[in-house]
Amino acid sequence: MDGVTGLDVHTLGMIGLAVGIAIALSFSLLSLVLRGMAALHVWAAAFWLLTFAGAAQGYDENGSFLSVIIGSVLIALANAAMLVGIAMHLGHPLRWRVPAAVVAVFLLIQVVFMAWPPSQPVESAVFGLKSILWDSWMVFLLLFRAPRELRAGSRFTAMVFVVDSLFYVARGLIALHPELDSPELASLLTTSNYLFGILATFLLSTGFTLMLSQRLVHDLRQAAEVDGLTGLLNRTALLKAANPVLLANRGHSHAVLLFDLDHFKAVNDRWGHAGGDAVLQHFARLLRDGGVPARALLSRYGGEEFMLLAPCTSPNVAVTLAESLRALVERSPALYAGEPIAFTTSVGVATGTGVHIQRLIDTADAALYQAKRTGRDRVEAMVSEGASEETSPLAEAAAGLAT
Ligand SMILES: Nc1nc2c(ncn2[C@@H]2O[C@H](COP(=O)(O)OP(=O)(O)OP(=O)(O)O)[C@@H](O)[C@H]2O)c(=O)[nH]1
Repeated sequence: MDGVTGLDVHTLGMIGLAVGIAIALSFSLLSLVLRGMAALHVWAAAFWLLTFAGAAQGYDENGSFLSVIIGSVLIALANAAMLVGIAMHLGHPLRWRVPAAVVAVFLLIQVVFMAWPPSQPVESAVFGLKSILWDSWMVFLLLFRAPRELRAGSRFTAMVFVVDSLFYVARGLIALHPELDSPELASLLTTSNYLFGILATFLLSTGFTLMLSQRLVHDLRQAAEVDGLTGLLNRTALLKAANPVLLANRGHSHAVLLFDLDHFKAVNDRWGHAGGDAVLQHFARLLRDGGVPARALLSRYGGEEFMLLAPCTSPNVAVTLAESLRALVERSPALYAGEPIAFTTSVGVATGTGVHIQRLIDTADAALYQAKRTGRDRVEAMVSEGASEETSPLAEAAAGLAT
């Protein structure tokens, strides 16, 4: 029995094994459901390796050559798998070669230590350093390579690795002071090793789960709000984003520019659907890079129709912007299968102060119709007049449109 916890090492080992199996099993089941997440498969494998390592070491407490080597190999592979999984998840894939080389070096050291046992402080320092190396590598990736949308989960996971490193530093420092050696301290260290191992594994699984959840939420939001072909906002997302912008700038003149590619059906007929898609992507890039104001919201409004909402924009500035974008499109053919596809766009511009977003869009649509009717590849502008924002909130109009 251990004096601190009242639990003996066998019981702690069994608890550790049960927790390890539960975590590894839940990650394996999750990876069956979330098939597209490659990192999840690697992490599931890492947790199984950790669990088997614990079982191998616990099975043979006296540390025979085979159990020590097997245990070390499994732990080293688990560390490598966690690292590679983290790198994959953060979008900075690592070659297995690099962590595999680190695993090989430490295994070699382990074999040397078994043949020529070093002093206790040297052994503790080397194995402490090994753990700190893996932990620091993972902390570096988690803190400095995580994209913004994955930062919270990555920081939590990094914190677990930092605490893990601190634990090894503390153990190393104790080992460097043989005067502290006593049966009570040895028993306390063994117990804390088990308890800390169980806690760290559990917290790591929580960190990885957080990172996976953040990735899922981000991907779902992207799918719901971003047009897959052009990467621009879709219509619903634009209307949702427009509300706060327009409400925050009541009393200013706002502009809506509605673009519709001319004779786009002919582009599809001549170049096929893939050629048409390439033109749509090229057009989106031209709009994005064509000098639209920083606060403007750009969206693919429908098939070959795009909308730009420019807050706080006067009629003159709106028409100048529309004309410069139209001219840019006219002189910038898309490239498809090595050949240029020339195309043009008509633009309807609506400006208004204190007007519903819906009314602005309707007016821009009328102006666009006019541009099409009068020859295409041109800009038509109209001033929008309508019910004030006070009588019928923008939110209402946008919500109605979004449905
Ligand atoms: N390649 C491709 N074509 C699309 C997509 N969405 C809509 N279209 C095509 O866009 C074309 C729109 O044709 P129309 O509405 O007749 O308009 P248009 O040929 O551009 O003629 P005008 O607008 O009057 O100048 C149709 O052929 C649609 O199939 C898309 O995502 N990819």
